[in-house]
Formats: sequence, C-alpha cells, structure tokens
Amino acid sequence: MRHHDLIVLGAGSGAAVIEDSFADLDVALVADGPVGGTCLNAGCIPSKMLSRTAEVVEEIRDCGGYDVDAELRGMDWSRVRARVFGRLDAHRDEARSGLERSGFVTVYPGRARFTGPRRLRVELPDGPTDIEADQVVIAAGARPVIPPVVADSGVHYETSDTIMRIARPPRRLAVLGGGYIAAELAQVFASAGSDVVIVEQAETLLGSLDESLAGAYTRLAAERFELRLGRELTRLDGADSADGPVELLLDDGSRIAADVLLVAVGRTPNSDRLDLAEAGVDVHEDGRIAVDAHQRTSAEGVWALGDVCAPVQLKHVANRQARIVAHNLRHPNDLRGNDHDVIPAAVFTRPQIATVGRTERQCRDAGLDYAVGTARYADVAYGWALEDETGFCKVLAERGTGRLLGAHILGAEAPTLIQPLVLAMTVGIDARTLATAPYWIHPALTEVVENALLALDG
Ligand SMILES: Cc1cc2nc3c(=O)[nH]c(=O)nc-3n(C[C@H](O)[C@H](O)[C@H](O)COP(=O)(O)OP(=O)(O)OC[C@H]3O[C@@H](n4cnc5c(N)ncnc54)[C@H](O)[C@@H]3O)c2cc1C
Ligand SMILES: NC(=O)c1ccc[n+]([C@@H]2O[C@H](COP(=O)([O-])OP(=O)(O)OC[C@H]3O[C@@H](n4cnc5c(N)ncnc54)[C@H](O)[C@@H]3O)[C@@H](O)[C@H]2O)c1
Repeated sequence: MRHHDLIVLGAGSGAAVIEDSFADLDVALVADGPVGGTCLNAGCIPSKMLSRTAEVVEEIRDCGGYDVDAELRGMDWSRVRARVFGRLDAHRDEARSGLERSGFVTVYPGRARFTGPRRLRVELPDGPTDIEADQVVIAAGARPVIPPVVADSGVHYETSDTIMRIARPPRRLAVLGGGYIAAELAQVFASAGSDVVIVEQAETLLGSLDESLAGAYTRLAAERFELRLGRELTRLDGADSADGPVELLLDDGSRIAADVLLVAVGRTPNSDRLDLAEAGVDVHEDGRIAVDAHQRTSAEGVWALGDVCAPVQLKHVANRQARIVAHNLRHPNDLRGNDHDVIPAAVFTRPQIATVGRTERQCRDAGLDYAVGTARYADVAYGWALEDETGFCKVLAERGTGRLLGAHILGAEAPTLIQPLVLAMTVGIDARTLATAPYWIHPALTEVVENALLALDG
C-alpha cells in the first residue's frame, strides 16, 4: 500500500488546498471527476457565463424602454456553448496538467472509499489501488437529489451537471424545483428560446429567502415562465433517451408535456458514498460531515471542507474552508477557525438577487426587536437611468443598537450592491454609521443601499 503525507479527496475546492508551500510533501489528489469540480465544470462559472449571455438577450429585448430600436434574432446556443466550455475546459486541462507537472502531487482518477482510518481504496480504470496517509482532507462535494418518482421511472432527465452542455435548447423545458438552480437556468433557457414551466412544491420560488425577495421574484417569474406552485410530481412518463418527450403528472391531476426535464430539487452531500464509518468520521443527520471550527472531523488527522460538510453549499464558503485547512495542516499549533455567521449569497437570475444574514421571519421568530428599512430602485437616480420599477433593498437592524441583522436586495447588480452591508455585518459597523460616515457616490446605484439604511430611522 502506497503511503502519502497527505491525501486530498476531491478536486474541486480540495485542489485549492494543495498550495506550492506543500511541495516538500508527498500529496495524493483523488477524484472521480474533472479538476475544478462543480464550480468550474458544471456550477457557478458556466451558469454565470450563461446568465450574463441571457442578460444581454433580455437587454436587447427590453431596449425599446430606452427608445433604442434593435432587433433580436436570438441566441446562437452552439456558439455560446463552445465559447463557455471552450474556455472552461481549457482551464480544467491546464489545472490538471499543472498538478501533474508539480512533481509532488500524484493524481488518482477514480472513485474512492475508506477502508480504515486514513486509508482509502480507489477504483482506477485499470483496477483498485489502496493508499493511506498521515492526513486526509475530504472535499467530496455534493450531488443533485433525484426524487424516487423520477429515478424509478427510467425516464431520461437532466441535472445541472448535464444541461448546460446540451446540444440545443429544448422547445419546452420542465424544471422540477424552484430554488437557486431553477431560477438561474430557467432564465438562461428562456433567453435561449425555450418555453419554461417550473414545478415547485412550495407556494413560492426561492422560498428559503426573505419573504420579500421570494414574493417579488415569484411574481416577476410568473410573467416569464409558467409556474405550477404548491405541486408535487406524482408520475413521469417518457423515453429513456435524451431525444424523447416527457410527460409530468402532478398531484392535482394536471399534466405537463415537455422536451426536457431538468431536476433541481437540492443537492445532497456525497458523504454516503465514502464508507465514513470505516474511517471513524461522524456525520450529521442530513448527511453533512461533522466538523469543528477548525474543519477537523471526529477522526484524528481527517479534515473536511466544502459542500460535503458546510451548512450552506456555496463556493465562497468552500474556498474559505480550503484556506483554513491549508493553514491548519501546516500549523498544527496555531489552528485557524471559521465563522459562519455572515454568509452572503446571490442568485444570478433576472432580476439579480442577493441576501445576507437573517430573514425578517427569522428575526420575528427569534423575538428580536428590529426595524426594517426599505428603498426602491425607482426612487434613486440610477434606478431612473435603469428604468427600474421593481428593484428594492431591504435592511433589518436591531432597534437601539442599530446592529445590522440582515439585508436583502432584488434588482440589477444586487450581488455587488450587497457587499458594503456584508462588510458592515462582518466587522460590526452599525446601520447609522454605515449610512452616514462614508460618502455614497452620487448618482450610483449604491444610493439604494444608503437610502434603505437611512429609512431605518424614519
Ligand atoms: C449549477 C450550480 C451553480 C452554482 N452557482 C454558484 C454560485 O454562483 N455561487 C456560489 O457560491 N456557489 C454556487 N454553486 C455551488 C458551488 O458550486 C459549490 O458550493 C462548490 O462548487 C462546492 O465545492 P466542493 O469542492 O465542496 O465540491 P465539488 O466542486 O463538487 O468537488 C467535489 C469533488 O469530489 C470528487 N468526489 C466526490 N466523491 C468522490 C469519491 N467517492 N471518490 C473520488 N472523488 C470523489 C468529485 O469528483 C469532485 O472532484 C453552484 C452549484 C451549482 C450546481
Ligand atoms: N448562485 C448561487 O449561489 C447558486 C446557484 C445554483 C446553486 N447553488 C447551490 O446549489 C444548491 C442546490 O440548488 P437547487 O436549486 O438544486 O436547490 P435549492 O435548495 O436552492 O432549491 C430546491 C427547491 O426544490 C424544491 N423541491 C424539493 N423537492 C421537490 C420536489 N419533489 N418537487 C418540487 N419541488 C421540490 C424546494 O422546495 C426548493 O424550492 C443551492 O441550495 C445552492 O447552495 C448556488
């Protein structure tokens, strides 16, 4: 059995742990998928490159509102796909050869599971091999949940892992689930020319967000997509190949005919495929690997990071954890910790959405004495320039102290606009100081954030 100093299981955020400062170690990188993991190959980056392309389409479609006369002839999907994945696949290949050339990393391309403490069996193309190490980092990510009604049907379906590389946009796309992936990819395919129908079991889309965001987005989405809210899929019919049409039967007896089904009902940690009991690694009930503030698991010398353990499945969280693990591996007597308190998120749909901290419901449920400040894009000068009638920024702050509790933005550039609020919440700047101490550039869109903060007082 080959012994390494360090095994990293997973080539997404796991690969980021392997810094040049590890060059004095014998490192193994084990992965059953491409280097770069979900974010680079099937997640954040291709979906955002496609979202931006969709935005260009919609700007042209809406340009009459600016008294500009332009004709939209459509999105050339095969060229878009080639542009996006030409760039990303090259990046993936470069990253992989960089690791192989490094001289200190051995790449094991295969599925692994534990056979003992810090010991793994990897299924390589030419047969299994056993490896062990002094330290193991588990960065095995998550995979799409496939409900039994879909899995047991034998009918072909797509997930976010596959649909972005599809040959052509379907004429009619059915999306099961109305969360982050649905919001982003429904917009991409609608802009590419598909008719989109979304089936969501809850009464709103993006139901995990503040009710103001979920409500406003659901109303806007209803103008763009066909929505079946509060509905369950009870039966799926169709072919087992990508070419065939599909038919969804819902719990109210209604049917949906579509060319393609995208399943986007959440992602589950890959911990169940690792035989973690053999390694003495504990998991939470929801399948996440249990880690302490330093990313240590219950097993000596075994660490975890990213979607396989994180309370929220976001790349900036996985990146932060990778940096912590990289430091802690090298500095066992000076361990760094993690603070999950203020984790922002954004949905790159149309309009864009960003959120941080508590929702208003969470403030209410926690019995907090809070104030709400809201400002509309339509009431600031750059909102006029954008001809925006729907965007808003909502901030929540504790009465008396002005401690910011949460912030929620819907509208153009929301993921960028929210960053001053994230900063204030992270370092403890109160709402009044944030509103009044810095100059806010006029007439930038950030004035909508300033106004929401000022509205907390009045
Ligand atoms: C469509 C989509 C869009 C997204 N957009 C965003 C976004 O805009 N912003 C954001 O912050 N987050 C986004 N996310 C979430 C983000 O992609 C993930 O949080 C992040 O990529 C997780 O990184 P990870 O390293 O934990 O897992 P991954 O990148 O999934 O890496 C897991 C690795 O483990 C390997 N592996 C798993 N099991 C085994 C095994 N048994 N044996 C060997 N190897 C194994 C895999 O091959 C892979 O290399 C998006 C996700 C999706 C699906
Ligand atoms: N921009 C981003 O940061 C981004 C983008 C995409 C994905 N992600 C990450 O990936 C994760 C997974 O995304 P996702 O959209 O698959 O999950 P999600 O948790 O965001 O949404 C899943 C949705 O599916 C619904 N649902 C669950 N079971 C259902 C069923 N049987 N029938 C109908 N609806 C059902 C849920 O009520 C929920 O609204 C996200 O939670 C997020 O962490 C992030």
